[in-house]
Amino acid sequence: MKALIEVHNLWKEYNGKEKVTALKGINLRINTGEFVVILGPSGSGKTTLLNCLSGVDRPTRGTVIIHGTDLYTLSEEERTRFRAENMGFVFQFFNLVPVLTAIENVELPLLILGVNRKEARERAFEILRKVGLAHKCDRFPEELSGGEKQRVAIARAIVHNPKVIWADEPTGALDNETGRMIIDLLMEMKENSTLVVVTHDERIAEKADRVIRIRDGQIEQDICEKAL
Ligand SMILES: Nc1ncnc2c1ncn2[C@@H]1O[C@H](COP(=O)(O)OP(=O)(O)OP(=O)(O)O)[C@@H](O)[C@H]1O
Repeated sequence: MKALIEVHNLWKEYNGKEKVTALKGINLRINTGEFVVILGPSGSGKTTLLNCLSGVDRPTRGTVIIHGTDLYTLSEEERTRFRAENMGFVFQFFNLVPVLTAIENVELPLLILGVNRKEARERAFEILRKVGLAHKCDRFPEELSGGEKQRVAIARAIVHNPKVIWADEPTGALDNETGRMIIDLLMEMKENSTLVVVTHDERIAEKADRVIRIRDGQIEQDICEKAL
């Protein structure tokens, strides 16, 4: 299978009061459609890795190639556009826009990509229906439960059919049962997208195609369940 994401010798140093080397030469290939979980103890570099892979934070050294595009050779503006077209994001604390309703939050990525208002509204509604929230599409985020907010966030992440969905601790703010439902929903909704989830939660790992364990900025273990 062709790799969607190729990572070569990725290093990240933070130069604050003291220098921290958060990533130490990561090499990685992730295939189209894979569901990958990145596990590791607190401070091991998981969020740093996700941020570097998704074009949010420039690595100190190394390359990240997604669907043939070398992310950090792009200008800031080109990279923002590339992310908007090809990626969806799910966060621990949902990151919905509080002054927009559920459906307005979901249509936002489409409007940013220049889809016309009518089509954006229809597509956003259809995705909200699929995540079971058609009846709450006019609610504001503060009028929704945590699990409902995360369902809106998933709808927003997938509405433009991204090549890759990045999720950073997507169940971290939810109870166990709701968290399980959110992972099942992500798996159901991802379709052909590649899904990369960063988590502490070993139970999410049981559902993944592949589990990558990070320790101290390096890959400690990389197990592809489907290959077992
Ligand atoms: N902006 C920053 N400036 C300085 N050091 C940072 C910064 N962000 C992260 N670090 C350090 O880099 C290392 C990796 O942090 P990172 O957040 O990637 O870990 P993590 O595995 O995601 O942790 P957690 O599970 O607790 O979120 C840690 O030592 C952290 O203190």
